[in-house]
Amino acid sequence: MTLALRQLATTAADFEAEFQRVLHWSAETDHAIEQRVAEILADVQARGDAAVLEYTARFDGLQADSVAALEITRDELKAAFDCLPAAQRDAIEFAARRVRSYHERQLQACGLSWQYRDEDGTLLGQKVTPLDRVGIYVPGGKAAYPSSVLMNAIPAQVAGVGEIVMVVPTPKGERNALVLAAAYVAGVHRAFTLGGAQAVGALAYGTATVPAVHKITGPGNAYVASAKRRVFGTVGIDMIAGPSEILVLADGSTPPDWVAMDLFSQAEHDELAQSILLCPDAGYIAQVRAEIERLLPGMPRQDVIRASLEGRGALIHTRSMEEACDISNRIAPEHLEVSSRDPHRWEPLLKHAGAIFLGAFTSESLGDYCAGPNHVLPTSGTARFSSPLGVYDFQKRSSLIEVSEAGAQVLGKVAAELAYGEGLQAHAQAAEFRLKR
Ligand SMILES: NC(=O)c1ccc[n+]([C@@H]2O[C@H](COP(=O)([O-])OP(=O)(O)OC[C@H]3O[C@@H](n4cnc5c(N)ncnc54)[C@H](O)[C@@H]3O)[C@@H](O)[C@H]2O)c1
Ligand SMILES: N[C@H](CO)Cc1c[nH]c[nH+]1
Ligand SMILES: [Zn+2]
Repeated sequence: MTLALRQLATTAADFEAEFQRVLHWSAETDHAIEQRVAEILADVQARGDAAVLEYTARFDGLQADSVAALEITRDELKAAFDCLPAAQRDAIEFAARRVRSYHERQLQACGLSWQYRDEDGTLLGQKVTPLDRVGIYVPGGKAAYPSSVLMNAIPAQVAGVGEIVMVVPTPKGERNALVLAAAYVAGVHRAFTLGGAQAVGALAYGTATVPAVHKITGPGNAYVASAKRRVFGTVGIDMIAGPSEILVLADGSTPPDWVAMDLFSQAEHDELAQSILLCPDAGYIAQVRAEIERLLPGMPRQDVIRASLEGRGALIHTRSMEEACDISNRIAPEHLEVSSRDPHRWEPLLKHAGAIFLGAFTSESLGDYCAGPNHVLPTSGTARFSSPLGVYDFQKRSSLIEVSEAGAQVLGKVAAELAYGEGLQAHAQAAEFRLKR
């Protein structure tokens, strides 16, 4: 069966309209989901553990007498790790080491306190402190994601978070050994087999058994996304991560089957995932298309890949690589592969993307697992204004000010002047009382 994969050319008269159709898919608010999530959250807030147990039985098919019975102990996490085949243990530890080392550098580069003294000896600075307790949501409804455990828990651990509480749904009670093992390696303190809006509600409001956290991070389906949006304010959240996206910007020098498989790699996540190729070489686009047709029937998740490519994918023939960079900036994809012989020529032109993968050997999937940078990234064009999950998401900043006596003379006059201008006499006099008379 041929694939109804959109092919667009930027020279075509109707390009802009077609392009908008590709772009302007949005996660339309599904009112049924919104309503259900609002009800679940209100119920969890009101009835705590009892509500959490009922929803876990209803949506995950997991019956338990108490929420305490859904907690996985550190000993169980360790046992899961110890029982893994050596190759899987080594892979988790290798990935964890690289993710940790990347985030440790991030901490050094932008996560430390700093201060200085001005010419009057006044001390000014920023004090960075880790969050006391965070909740990490690890998706588990349709597939298990041990890599997402590492990507959430390790930056939290590197930031120095006091307590990391993981929730992961286990449909019908089936626990994934790799998820548990990753939680052990990544230093998760407490773990519960809970998912969906009820897990988000339990973390946000706290129950008799699940501790209330200060921030919830991690990806999830529409129920999780809606719940995170609703509890924002009561707790912090990292972002609302939508379906996965990949945009490959190709100059035609990478083997076309590599590019075809990279497009599949994100399409296989979800029917709503988006895979786009931008290339100035029409002949190369035809080769990639042929590889897509050839490889698709051999893919276990070919139905999902097909739905994603047909619904949201596109192969776009641009006039030049420069134009491809412009279009990529408009899309602001979650993952951007610069599949070029000369990636550093194009990188300076690329402004908006969650993660930029340079060169033919940098398959996006390496970033999903073990390159080191975080795989929780802004989607749906939000890379225009937001960043990957990082150590900074698990920290907060306080300003530090220590005014010297000399500084109080200078600042006091200015502050009083401005305070009288605002009609705030107490502010003005608090500054003036410290002036030498
Ligand atoms: N951006 C990333 O880094 C990243 C990483 C991994 C996964 N993901 C994405 O996360 C998502 C995971 O989704 P998932 O469904 O597999 O797992 P999930 O854990 O997000 O959702 C499962 C939960 O959804 C709830 N739910 C399901 N049907 C419901 C219903 N009818 N009513 C109320 N609640 C219901 C249940 O409580 C269940 O526990 C996928 O879209 C995947 O692509 C993203
Ligand atoms: N590509 C996903 C983020 O968009 C992350 C992931 C986990 N496992 C495989 N991939
Ligand atoms: Zn992926």
